[in-house]
Amino acid sequence: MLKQIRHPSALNMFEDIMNASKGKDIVVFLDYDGTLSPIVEDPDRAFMTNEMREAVRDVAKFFPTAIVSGRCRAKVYNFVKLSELYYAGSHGMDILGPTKGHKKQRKGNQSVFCQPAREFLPMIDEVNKILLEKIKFVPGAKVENNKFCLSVHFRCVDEKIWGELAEQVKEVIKDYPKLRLSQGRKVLEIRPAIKWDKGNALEFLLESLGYDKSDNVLPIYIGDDRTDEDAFKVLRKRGQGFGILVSKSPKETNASYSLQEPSEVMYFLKRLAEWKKSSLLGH
Ligand SMILES: O=P(O)(O)OC[C@H]1O[C@H](O[C@H]2O[C@H](CO)[C@@H](O)[C@H](O)[C@H]2O)[C@H](O)[C@@H](O)[C@@H]1O
Repeated sequence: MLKQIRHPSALNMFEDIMNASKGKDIVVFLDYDGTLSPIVEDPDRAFMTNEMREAVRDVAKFFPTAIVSGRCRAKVYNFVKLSELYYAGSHGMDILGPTKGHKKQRKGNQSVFCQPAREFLPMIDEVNKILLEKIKFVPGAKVENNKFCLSVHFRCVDEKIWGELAEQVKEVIKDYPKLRLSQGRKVLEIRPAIKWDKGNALEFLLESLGYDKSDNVLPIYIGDDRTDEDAFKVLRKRGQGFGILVSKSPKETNASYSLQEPSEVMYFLKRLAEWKKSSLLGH
């Protein structure tokens, strides 16, 4: 059973994590919102700092690195702007390999691409239009089209009408039994009811990198949201690598470690790149 405990800090446990990686290849998975960028009111302005971008760039020089986000792939790419990374947008339902670098590490050098929910595109577009119409009179509400899923934001909606807004969204979704509704950080997420989540994306990427049956890999997945728990669970089940939850307060989680906020994520990434640099120099 999961317990609400403060998980040890990944920074305090850094040496232990690195010791566990001996003889193994590290692969890094990073959520975007709340992990690489702070949570802000306007989803279109959730920028990451240049310093964070440099930290991610450095990590990707040494380890295959993937961004796994609820946002659509194009949008998260526009925030991160690093072509050497793997991107899994729409909660892992839209995966594309790097356009530069890391190609050699891929099995058979084939390109990495996966869109398991393609058939849902017309339905998502239709629901997007209905929701835009429906919520246009709800002050502060915003619908974000994430290609294979939709986000209905209520961070800027008066708390008194959160329930009413949720009812309106449920009313729309009830006509679409092939879609499901979940809740993130002040956002209602609508997505195809298929068995594909961030955990499947993680497994797909490990397989694409040639690590499906391999013991010599240490995946590190850093994320802050409920949807990241699917990936933490996969790591626990595989008995491989570590999930790191970004949270200031103790939460029920399948992660092994925690970091408090994006600035700590950045520090962890910098240490990871530094550690690899010095181990290559034989220090
Ligand atoms: O998987 P993620 O990369 O964490 O994406 C999850 C959702 O993140 C974004 O919304 C969240 O961040 C916004 C900006 O800080 C904030 O305004 C909002 O309240 C949060 O829920 C994104 O806009 C969504 O589309 C993603 O699904």
